Amino acid sequence: MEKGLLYPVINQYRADEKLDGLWNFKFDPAGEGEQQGWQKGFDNGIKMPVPASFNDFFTDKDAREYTGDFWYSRHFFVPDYFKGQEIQIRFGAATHRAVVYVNGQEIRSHEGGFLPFTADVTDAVKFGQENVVAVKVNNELHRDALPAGDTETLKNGKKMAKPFFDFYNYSGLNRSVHLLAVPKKGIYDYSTSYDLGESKATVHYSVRADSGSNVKASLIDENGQVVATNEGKSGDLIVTQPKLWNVRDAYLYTIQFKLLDQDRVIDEYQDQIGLRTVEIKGHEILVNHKSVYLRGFGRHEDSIYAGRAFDLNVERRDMNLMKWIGANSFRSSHYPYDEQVYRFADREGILVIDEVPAVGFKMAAASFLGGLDQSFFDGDWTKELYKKHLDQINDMIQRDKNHPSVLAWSLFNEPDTSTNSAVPYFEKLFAATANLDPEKRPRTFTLNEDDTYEKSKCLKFPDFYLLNRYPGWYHKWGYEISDGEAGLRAELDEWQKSDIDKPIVFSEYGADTEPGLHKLPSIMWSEEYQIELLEMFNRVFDSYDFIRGEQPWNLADFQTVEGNMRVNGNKKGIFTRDRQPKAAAFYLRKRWTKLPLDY
Ligand SMILES: CCCN1C[C@@H](O)[C@H](O)[C@@H](C(=O)O)C1
Repeated sequence: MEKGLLYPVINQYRADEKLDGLWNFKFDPAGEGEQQGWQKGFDNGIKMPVPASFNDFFTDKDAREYTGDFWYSRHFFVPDYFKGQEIQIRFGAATHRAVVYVNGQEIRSHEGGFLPFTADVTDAVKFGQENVVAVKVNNELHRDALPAGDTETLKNGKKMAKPFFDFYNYSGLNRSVHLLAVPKKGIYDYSTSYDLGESKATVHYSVRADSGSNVKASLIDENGQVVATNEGKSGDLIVTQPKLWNVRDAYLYTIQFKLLDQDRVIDEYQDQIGLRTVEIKGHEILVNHKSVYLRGFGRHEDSIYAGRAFDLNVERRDMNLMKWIGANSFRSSHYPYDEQVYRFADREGILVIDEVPAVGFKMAAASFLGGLDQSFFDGDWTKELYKKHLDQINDMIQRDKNHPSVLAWSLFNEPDTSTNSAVPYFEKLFAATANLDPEKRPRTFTLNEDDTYEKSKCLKFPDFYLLNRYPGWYHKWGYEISDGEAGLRAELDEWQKSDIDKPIVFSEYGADTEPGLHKLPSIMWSEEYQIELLEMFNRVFDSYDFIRGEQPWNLADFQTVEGNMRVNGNKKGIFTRDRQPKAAAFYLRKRWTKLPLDY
């Protein structure tokens, strides 16, 4: 668990210099890096862009598919005037694990390829001089790690990733790297929660900072006017006539904390927040006590060239596509996205179901690759897996808890929930995560086709249900789709007859579609069939009032491992991988823009 994951800011107490750009890069298949002294830095090697996944830059298959250790290194200057500050190197993500060295000294290691971590390099850097950072990264997949998979060694001795999930194992320093100088006794974290009254809103805040200091908190509106202040490390900021953060109608306040030692300001942190509440009531999802019907997508951080790296240009386009089509939400399938994505969503009023990379926790998923027939939760890997799982939920909630866009936390994607061993694992995890979020937002996970109302043993845990269902594609496809609809309705009738009074959101359904393939009458893979499948699901959604959301899979086509079921990746996108519309995009836009934006 990280000490603090505050997003970097610049002010008169805090400096932030990005270390993005070309780093030196080397594969280390023989595991000889330390013995060769690479931890002291190296100037030879491939010039590798950061942030980026390394995979798609290469023209040879061994390099693209490389699995194992690989190294990054670059020089960086630490100015003399940073002296007295805590010097940190903050990695937005190193996929999937990393060891950080500065000037040859090992600083720390980190596990988890989709969340930030900070290396305190204060005692290792030379002030007023050039320094060198080296990072050993490893992208192997294991059953006791997130996301789950295996790593096999081929007969030629090369390692190969065998994911239990359907996205390419893009690896590297996928997000920005920052050199930070912050007060040694400063602000480590803050959190907020909200109460809305008739004509006022209360921001309950709490600041984690060095003992012996005090805090002056202010709330500033979009015109730069201070609308509320309070003294104390925790307390309330009360806003009269507040402008609430609403779905697709965002209003952001700046919250500012000044840390005082006696009456001297020693640190300052500012961030943008939105005044809103989230709750589940019966079959309804409520934002600011108003029912919301989620419409949007499962997504991936995925684009041509840089793979899983965050790309501001792609995110700007994706946000515009979601607004154009009438969406109001997305799920960060199947891992926490770059922090800038949530800042975009905060500004655009888009709701996010934030998902930890607990994907592939199901032997059926592994059986894509000849998996076992046992429960995923009674393997010799389960104990270690649980520790990493809880750690990454901790960090995801610690990192993303102050975003108004975050609606809920998804703790798994399609885990095994129908075996006896699943229950104690879920029991322990839901108990351990109950109080991590000061706002107590709903916690959920997606249910695979096999985990129906009758079969799943874990339906008591989630605050609402996310259903992934694929009639019309993985079964009852093509001309049989009418049987697919009948089966889906039969399952939902079971849910309806049950005493379950929680909302259901359809978080995955769809058809692989080759853009430009047209057929009358339709056939699978044609643009016409993708629309017919969506029409079938929408007919079903419109028949059950406890269905409170529709998020087809996927916003855009994305890269996966190669295989006889993938044509250069997954083609279930409503948009192509270069973000152009398939015919289904116009169909969904017609359906969704009929609804009020904030409904
Ligand atoms: C059947 C597993 C559920 N779902 C997971 C998602 O990651 C895949 O891309 C999607 C698909 O197969 O298109 C299926």
